[in-house]
Amino acid sequence: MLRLEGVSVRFGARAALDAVDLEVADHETVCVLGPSGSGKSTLLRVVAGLQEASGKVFLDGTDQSGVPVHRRGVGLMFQDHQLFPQRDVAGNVAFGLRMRGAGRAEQVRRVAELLELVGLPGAQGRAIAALSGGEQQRVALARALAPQPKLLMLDEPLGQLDRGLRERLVVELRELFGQLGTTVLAVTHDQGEAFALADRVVVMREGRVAQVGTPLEVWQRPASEFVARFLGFDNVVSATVSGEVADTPWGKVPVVPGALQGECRLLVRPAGVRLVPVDDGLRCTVRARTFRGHHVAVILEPAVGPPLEAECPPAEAPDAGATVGAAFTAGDVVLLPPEPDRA
Ligand SMILES: Nc1ncnc2c1ncn2[C@@H]1O[C@H](COP(=O)(O)OP(=O)(O)OP(=O)(O)O)[C@@H](O)[C@H]1O
Repeated sequence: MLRLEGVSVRFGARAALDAVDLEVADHETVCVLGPSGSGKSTLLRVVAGLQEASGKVFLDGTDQSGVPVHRRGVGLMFQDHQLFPQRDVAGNVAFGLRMRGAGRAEQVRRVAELLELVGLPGAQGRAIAALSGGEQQRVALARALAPQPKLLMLDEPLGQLDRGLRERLVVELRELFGQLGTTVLAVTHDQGEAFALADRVVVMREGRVAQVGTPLEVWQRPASEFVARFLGFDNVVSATVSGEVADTPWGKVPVVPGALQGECRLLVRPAGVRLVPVDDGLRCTVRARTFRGHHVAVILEPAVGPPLEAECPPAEAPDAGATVGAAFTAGDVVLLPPEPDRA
């Protein structure tokens, strides 16, 4: 459905996008994830035709060079909704249909259908200002879907909503896109949102693609230290692997059979740090605990090496100040390639 080949955008000396290749299949939801300034919005703007770029953009196999925004058949929904405050809900949802020259009866029918779809049946006559943030988000979505775009693009679609609402809407959006068979390219800096919504995620770093994969692949096997840290994994140290053991500042850490040998960076996911009796592991003092719902994140200060985060069931989390042992599970140890020189 969408293919980018060597797309670059420069603002002065700075590359906002640097030779980006990307494919989005029909009916697929792809989320672009990355820190602020990594080029996510620029990528969407290039696909929409709002930003000049070198390289090629193909939609449905057709080169989009010189094709203006309104002929690309893409739907756009931005963070701040950009609804027309002076029009009612129906007037907003019908906007793209009017632009396409749809007749009055078709507009009325489609608006009713779409409002039903996004969970706002009968809201046609309501004023935009009288809607909650979540309701406005639904109206913006209905408006973007109304012209049946080939590709729907969402820029921080749930950005301003509170967490509970976001979590609910992510589930609804995923169901809705599945039901409609919509192809979606979404941008977010929130990894939870991206992982819940996407079939595949693209992690961006300084205008380049740092990793592409299913949420599970990226979560289980971050391709680099950058991706690992972006996902919130901070248990990363230098290591030397020999056989099924890595030598690290925390002592010996087991690795899976067949692991690459020699020097590397090594990540232990917090789930792979087990708390054991002091004499059975690396001696640590519990520095802090943070309740995360289904688990507690425990920050340990080891006798040797940098701080270590462990994940514990709430009932088993030790108190701050306690002395515990830490042991490592090979299945949660990830060997990361050395960071490429980006100078
Ligand atoms: N019109 C512009 N003129 C100059 N520089 C720009 C322009 N638009 C974007 N940039 C720069 O390009 C880089 C990428 O910006 P972009 O908005 O794509 O990042 P982003 O990943 O979407 O960030 P955020 O998450 O903060 O929205 C940034 O360094 C930004 O400052």
